Amino acid sequence: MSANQTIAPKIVVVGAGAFGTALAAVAAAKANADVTLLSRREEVAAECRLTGRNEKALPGIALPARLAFSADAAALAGADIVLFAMPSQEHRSAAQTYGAAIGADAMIVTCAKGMEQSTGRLLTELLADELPGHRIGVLSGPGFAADIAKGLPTAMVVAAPDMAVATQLAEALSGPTFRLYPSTDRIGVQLGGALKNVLAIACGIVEGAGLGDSARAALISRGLAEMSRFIAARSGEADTVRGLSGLGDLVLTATSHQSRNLRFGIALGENGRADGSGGELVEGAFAASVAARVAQDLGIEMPVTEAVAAIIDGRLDVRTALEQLMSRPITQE
Ligand SMILES: NC(=O)c1ccc[n+]([C@@H]2O[C@H](COP(=O)([O-])OP(=O)(O)OC[C@H]3O[C@@H](n4cnc5c(N)ncnc54)[C@H](O)[C@@H]3O)[C@@H](O)[C@H]2O)c1
Ligand SMILES: O=P(O)(O)OC[C@H](O)CO
Repeated sequence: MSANQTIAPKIVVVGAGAFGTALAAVAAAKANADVTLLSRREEVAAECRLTGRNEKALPGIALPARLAFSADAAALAGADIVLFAMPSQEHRSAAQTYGAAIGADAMIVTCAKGMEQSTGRLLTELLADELPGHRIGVLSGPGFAADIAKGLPTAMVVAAPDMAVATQLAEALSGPTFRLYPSTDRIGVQLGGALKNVLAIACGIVEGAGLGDSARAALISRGLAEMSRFIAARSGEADTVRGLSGLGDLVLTATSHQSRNLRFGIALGENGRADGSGGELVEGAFAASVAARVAQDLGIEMPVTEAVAAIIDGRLDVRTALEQLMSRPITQE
C-alpha cells in the first residue's frame, strides 16, 4: 500500500476469536472496506457467512454485511494489512502456517498481549524471526472485544518503529467509534499489554481473597512501576506506561469483571490455588512466569509479578505472598 493510496486497503484478520472478529467488524463497517476474517476451520467461516454472526466468539452481535469470511490461506493474497489476532503462544505456528501466503509488501500487526513463553521473545520479534522483511506493528491498549464490536467508544494504540507506518495503520483501522493513536514505541506498547495481564491477575487475587480496595490501588500503582522498569530494561520508553497501552489497559483489566485475567485471579484468591481457566484464554497466566524469568535475567525487581508467577505455579500461597510483599525492605517510591 503506498502512502497516498486512496482506495481502501485490503485487510485480512487471522484468528476468528473474540478480538479478531471485533477488529474485523469495526474495519468492515467503513465505506468501501475490503476486510476478510480468516478462521482455521471452514465450519466457522461458513456459519459466519450464513448467519452474519460469530456466535461463539461474540454472542448476539451482528457483523457488517461487507465483512468476508474465509478459512483458505489464499485469502491473504494481495493483503495490505494482516492482523494476527490469535493467542500469543500460537503466533509462531500461525506465522509458519500463513507466512507463505502473505505478500512481501503486507504490513503485519500483532493484536495479542503476551510474550513467547519458551523464549521470552516479544511477539513483534517472533514475527520478524518468522516473516523477515515485513513491516511489523502492534495494536494494544484498553478495549474489550465485545465493547468494540458493539460500537462502544474505544481508544487504543498502534505502534511501529516508523511513525509514517503507524499513522497509516491507525488511519486504516480506526472507525467512528474506534480510535487508534499511532506510536513509535513498539516495545513499550506491547509490553504494557503483556504485563498488565499479570497485574490484573494480582488484583483479582486481592479481590478474591477479600483484601480490600486499598490493596488493589497499591497493586495498580506499584505494578505500574514494575511495568515501567521492565519496559526501560527492554529498551522501550518508560513514559509509555502512562498512556493507553499501560495505565489505561491496566486500570481497565484490573477493575472490570469482563476481564478473563481478573476473573482468573479472583478464582485464585478465593480458592488459594489455580484450578485452570475453564478453557478461557488467560494470557497473564502465560506471561507471569516468562516476565518473572526475564526480569531476573535483566536484574530488575518485579515482586508482584514474581508473586503471581509463584502462586500460579503452586510454589506460594496467597497469604505467604502477601506477607512477603509487605515485609520487603522500606524503599523510596
Ligand atoms: N477479547 C478481548 O477483549 C481482547 C482485547 C484485546 C486484546 N486481546 C488479545 O487478543 C488475543 C486473542 O484473544 P481473543 O479474546 O480473541 O481469544 P479467543 O480465545 O476468543 O480467540 C482466539 C482465536 O484464535 C484462533 N487460533 C488459535 N490458534 C490459531 C492459529 N495457530 N492460527 C490461527 N488462529 C488461531 C482460535 O481458533 C480462536 O478463534 C489475546 O492475546 C488477547 O490478549 C483480546
Ligand atoms: O479479558 P482479558 O483479561 O484478556 O482482557 C482483554 C483486553 O486485554 C482488555 O484490554
